[in-house]
Amino acid sequence: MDEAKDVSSRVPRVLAVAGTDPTGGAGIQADLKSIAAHGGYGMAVVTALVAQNTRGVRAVHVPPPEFLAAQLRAVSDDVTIDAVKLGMLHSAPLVEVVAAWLDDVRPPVVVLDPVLAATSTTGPGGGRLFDTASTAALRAMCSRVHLVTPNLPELAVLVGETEAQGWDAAVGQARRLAGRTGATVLVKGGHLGGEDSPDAIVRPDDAAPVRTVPGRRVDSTSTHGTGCSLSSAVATLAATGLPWVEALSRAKAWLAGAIEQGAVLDVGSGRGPVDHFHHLRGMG
Ligand SMILES: Nc1ncnc2c1ncn2[C@@H]1O[C@H](COP(=O)(O)OP(=O)(O)O)[C@@H](O)[C@H]1O
Ligand SMILES: Cc1ncc(COP(=O)(O)O)c(N)n1
Repeated sequence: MDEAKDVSSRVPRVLAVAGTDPTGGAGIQADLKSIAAHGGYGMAVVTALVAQNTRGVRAVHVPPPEFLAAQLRAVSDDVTIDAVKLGMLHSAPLVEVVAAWLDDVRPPVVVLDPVLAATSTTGPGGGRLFDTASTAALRAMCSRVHLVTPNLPELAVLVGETEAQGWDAAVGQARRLAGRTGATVLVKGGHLGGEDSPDAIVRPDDAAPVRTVPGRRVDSTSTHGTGCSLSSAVATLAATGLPWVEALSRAKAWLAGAIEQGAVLDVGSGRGPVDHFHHLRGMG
């Protein structure tokens, strides 16, 4: 399809497939804001309804897998999709529905944020958003996507190792994940302590250099939904034709400003949301 090849001259149509956050800071609400903040047209297929706020996860309601399939089909039967961002997939039956749909539709850009838990919050089950018995299905999903964006705990689960304690160890795990799955890995350093918050693009090809994008750590509690927002931004920028490293550099600079300005929103008493539209307020 020629139309799908060159998207740089028009607004990318980006589909988020994820769970909800009724306070608007994480999940599919954050995805839509991030897609819009990067000039995309956002669409949303909901995998699970999550009763959560800036303090924690209270309950999760999952519609039947057939209903997820119906939502996906309703979008792809009507709209040419330029990029897909996958977030909370909850458990193997939902992962399998998404996998079958991807095999059929083959969107040109697919980014997987392998969400396991609401890491910035706590709650019953530690804010768990993915069934621990379904890890094999999530690993298999990595082989179906172009980019996987794990934080350090997610990366450890995906490679079946203990959590990396430093950046070099994290990059080593990302290399193993990329090698095993064939996907490019965007490894995120937000969970490392210290002054820096680096991210890197690690390609499955052993000979390809690791491209680290350095970043300064912003001293802020407005970090709810950072992973969702970053992966949606990268998916949207990639759909305009930008290579991964360039998309990550731009998204990361934008996210640092969004974290820095998050407190201005004054939303909730826990870890608050980032300000996706800080650049429109003349504050960034
Ligand atoms: N305090 C911070 N200052 C600057 N960037 C941050 C901060 N916390 C997280 N990030 C960035 O936000 C993105 C999400 O990172 P991370 O927290 O590791 O993932 P997740 O939100 O999935 O747990 C990454 O680009 C990371 O570098
Ligand atoms: C539905 C949903 N998906 C993902 C997250 C991760 O958010 P965080 O970046 O705060 O860990 C979340 N809290 N809720």
